[in-house]
Amino acid sequence: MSKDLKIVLVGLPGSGKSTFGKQLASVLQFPYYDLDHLIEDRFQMTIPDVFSRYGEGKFREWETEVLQKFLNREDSYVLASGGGCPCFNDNMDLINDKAVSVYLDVPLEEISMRLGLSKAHNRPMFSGLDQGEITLKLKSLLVERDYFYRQSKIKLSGEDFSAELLVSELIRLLKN
Ligand SMILES: Nc1ncnc2c1ncn2[C@@H]1O[C@H](COP(=O)(O)OP(=O)(O)O)[C@@H](O)[C@H]1O
Ligand SMILES: O=C(O)C1=C[C@@H](OP(=O)(O)O)[C@@H](O)[C@H](O)C1
Ligand SMILES: [Mg+2]
Repeated sequence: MSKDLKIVLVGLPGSGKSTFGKQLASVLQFPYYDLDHLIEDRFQMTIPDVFSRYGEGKFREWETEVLQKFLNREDSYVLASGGGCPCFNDNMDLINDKAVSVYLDVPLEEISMRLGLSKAHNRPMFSGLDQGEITLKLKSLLVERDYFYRQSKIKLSGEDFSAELLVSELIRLLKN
C-alpha cells in the first residue's frame, strides 16, 4: 500500500456506509466520496435509471469501471461503496489491494427498519417491498454477500459506530 490512506466502507444497503462515511471523513479531515454518486456523475444517470434502463448487469460493469479508476488515484479519502460492490467481479480484491476495507456489520432488523422508514426510494432492489419482504430480501443478500464482506480488514459490529474508535483500529492495523 502507498503512503496515501484510502478507507472503503462496505456492508448491506442501509448499514450506514454513506452516513458514517461522512462522519469519518470529517474526523480524519479527508475528502468523502460515495461510489453511487461517482457512477451517477460519470454516466449522467441516477442509479434507479441505470437499473431500469440497462439492468443490474450493466450497473455492475460500470460500478467496477468507476471503482477501479478511483482506487488508482494517489490520494487519501473515505469512500462509501454500494452494498453489492464488493461481491461482483474482483472488486473486493481490488479494494483490499489499494485500501483499508471496513465492514459495517449491523443487525438485519435494524437495517430493515431503516430501509422501511426511508422508503428505499433510491434503492431499486427494495422498491415496492413491504417491511417483511425487506427483511427477507436482506437475509438472502447477506447469505450471498457475507463471504465477501468478511474479507474486510476491519469489522465494526453494532448499530452506531464511533469514528474515533475506528481511527484507533486503523492506527493499530497500520502499525502491524
Ligand atoms: N447510526 C444510524 N442510526 C440510525 N439511522 C441511521 C444510522 N446510519 C444511517 N441511518 C439511516 O439509515 C438509512 C440508510 O443509511 P445510509 O447511510 O444511506 O446507508 P448505506 O449507504 O449503507 O446504504 C438512512 O435513512 C440513514 O439516515
Ligand atoms: O446492494 C446493492 O446491490 C446496491 C446498493 C446501493 O447502494 P447502498 O448500499 O448505498 O444502498 C446501490 O449501489 C445499488 O442500488 C445496488
Ligand atoms: Mg449509500
